[in-house]
Amino acid sequence: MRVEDIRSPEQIKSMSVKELREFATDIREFLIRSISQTGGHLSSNLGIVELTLAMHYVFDSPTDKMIFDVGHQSYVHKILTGRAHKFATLRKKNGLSGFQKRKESEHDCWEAGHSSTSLSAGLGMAIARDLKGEHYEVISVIGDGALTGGMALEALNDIGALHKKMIIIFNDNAMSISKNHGAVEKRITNLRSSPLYRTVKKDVKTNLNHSKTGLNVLNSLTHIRDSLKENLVKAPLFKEFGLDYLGPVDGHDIKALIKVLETAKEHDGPIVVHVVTKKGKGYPFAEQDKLGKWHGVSPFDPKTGQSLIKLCTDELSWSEVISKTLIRLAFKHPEIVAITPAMANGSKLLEFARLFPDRFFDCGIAEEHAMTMAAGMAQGGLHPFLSIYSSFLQRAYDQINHDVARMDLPVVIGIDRAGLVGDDGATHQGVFDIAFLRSIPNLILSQPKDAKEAQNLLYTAFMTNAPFCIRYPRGTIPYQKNEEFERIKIGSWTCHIVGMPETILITYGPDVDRIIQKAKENSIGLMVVNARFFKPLDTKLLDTLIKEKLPIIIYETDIKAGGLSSAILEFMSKYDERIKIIGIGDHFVDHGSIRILRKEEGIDMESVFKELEHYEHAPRSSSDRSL
Ligand SMILES: Cc1ncc(C[n+]2csc(CCOP(=O)(O)OP(=O)(O)O)c2C)c(N)n1
Ligand SMILES: CC(=O)[C@@H](O)[C@H](O)COP(=O)(O)O
Ligand SMILES: [Mg+2]
Repeated sequence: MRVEDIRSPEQIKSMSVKELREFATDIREFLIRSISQTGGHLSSNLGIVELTLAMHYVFDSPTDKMIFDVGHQSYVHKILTGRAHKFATLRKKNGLSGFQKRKESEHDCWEAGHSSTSLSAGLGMAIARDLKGEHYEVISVIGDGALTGGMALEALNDIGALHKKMIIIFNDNAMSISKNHGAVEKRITNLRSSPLYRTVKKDVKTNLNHSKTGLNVLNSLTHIRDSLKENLVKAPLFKEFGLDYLGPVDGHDIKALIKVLETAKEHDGPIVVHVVTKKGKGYPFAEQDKLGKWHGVSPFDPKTGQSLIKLCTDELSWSEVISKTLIRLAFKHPEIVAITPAMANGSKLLEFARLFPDRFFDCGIAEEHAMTMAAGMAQGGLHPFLSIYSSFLQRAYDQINHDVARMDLPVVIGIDRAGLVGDDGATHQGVFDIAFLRSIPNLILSQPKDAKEAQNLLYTAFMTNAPFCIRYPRGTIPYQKNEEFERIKIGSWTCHIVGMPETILITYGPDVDRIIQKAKENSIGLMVVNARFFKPLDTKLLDTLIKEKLPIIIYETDIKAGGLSSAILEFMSKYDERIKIIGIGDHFVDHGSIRILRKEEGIDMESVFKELEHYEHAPRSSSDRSL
């Protein structure tokens, strides 16, 4: 059967192990051919081909629920559930999503994009199933990278306590996007190589090899099960959470996988199946990659592995501009350190890591921890740079508020992939950070319009003793190294006049120069304001602009609600006497009785009625009276 022709997972259930192996080879060829044309997540999918085949062979989707953590490795699941013929549309408008997507297929019971949600989601479904008296399997597939995320560890804690029947397939390829880090990884390494488990593995293999093919595998597994059961309690890491464990199993041996999954299916309560896979399996460039360059790829030539996207030679990605500048500053300032929550390659921090190995920290997929650790480093006298994608920063909202901003600690936060990111879709669009950060006291929140301003803003951030966020988008910009750094006045905007302005346009980021250019080309009189700080605003300039009595357009490339326009409109309300906003100002509120605090903050009844008194004596317009 051609990969493109598969319409249902039922079609693989009649295949022999030999046919499944051949089909795995076809799927790999299909993935390489297809992703080389569209771009997408290559390595993780190449690594999970046999495992996904075995899952669909043993379980019955969509009745049984399959949850792929992050979802970037769900391409084979998509193929087996009848979506191969749509792969040319992968990550394109109205095409296939790069992750599991409920509206795409009944086989996608869950959606993600952010890491480490699969165990909580699986437990939730298992609870729902049991309370409703229903019968199906819940299978969460989680990678060793995703297992470093706090949510996954929180879920294990609860799964061990509630003891619901669910299967956790631990897809262990010793890689996050790049090499996996942390104590969990070390513990797994021990687990993989422990003599006990090697013996069990050999035992499993020997027995499986002697057993018959087909579904009647359980009898032949009795010996293995007994030997595994003896060792279940001794499996480190998972044992601590009270979870039973099977493995490790060779994740490219379909026969062994089918049998171990059959065993797990029979098991009562939660069980971990440890599957060892090779990221990038079957494509040498991807297999050898330790830096994560083949994790997510743009279109490439499958023969040479060369990218088909040609970059302008004088352009660099925004991340590279920031990291080059960081390196320059780090040479002069030994207190500068860099942190990434598992995104060293995407954030372009590999060169920093090479130059300053002792000052570089990849803390795993742990945005919350990364933020609080940065706060601790700042408290200890370092000046950390935490690079974090805008959408993943959502995870660290409490930490940026509670630990960094509240203590007013000098952490520089590089908010990468700010704005629309395109291909990855709804889970990854970095469009909320202005709105969710703007309300946090003490934070400085900025975005450069070009590479020159990016370098100066980063310099300014390190010259400032306060939490300082610089956001920058995906994509590239013309780059020239600034010979000298210039310190930018915090909260200052710039104005650019084209012709005789008839309108004021306030915007930010790379669109500032694009607008100026287009206005010039079309001889449009315009005052373009580069609002390079969202917090604090340039209130002096705003006062001047408002007096110009020209129409004002606020052009945002992020979510409108709560963003720059909200900030400006809040400020402008002071020009309309009929509107008075009462609320807590831009600061943290210390302890005290609620009564005293409300009085101090001007949010008690007395303050409200004082305002009303003021309005009672104010002259009213006729339109007011008609109300
Ligand atoms: C909260 C969050 N942080 C970071 C990422 C980026 N990210 C996507 S996949 C991935 C690595 C996952 O590693 P693993 O779970 O081992 O899967 P593998 O790719 O090795 O199969 C990372 C860091 C993310 N999706 N979500
Ligand atoms: C699945 C995931 O979260 C990452 O792999 C993400 O797709 C990386 O995005 P960039 O390609 O912008 O680095
Ligand atoms: Mg992994």
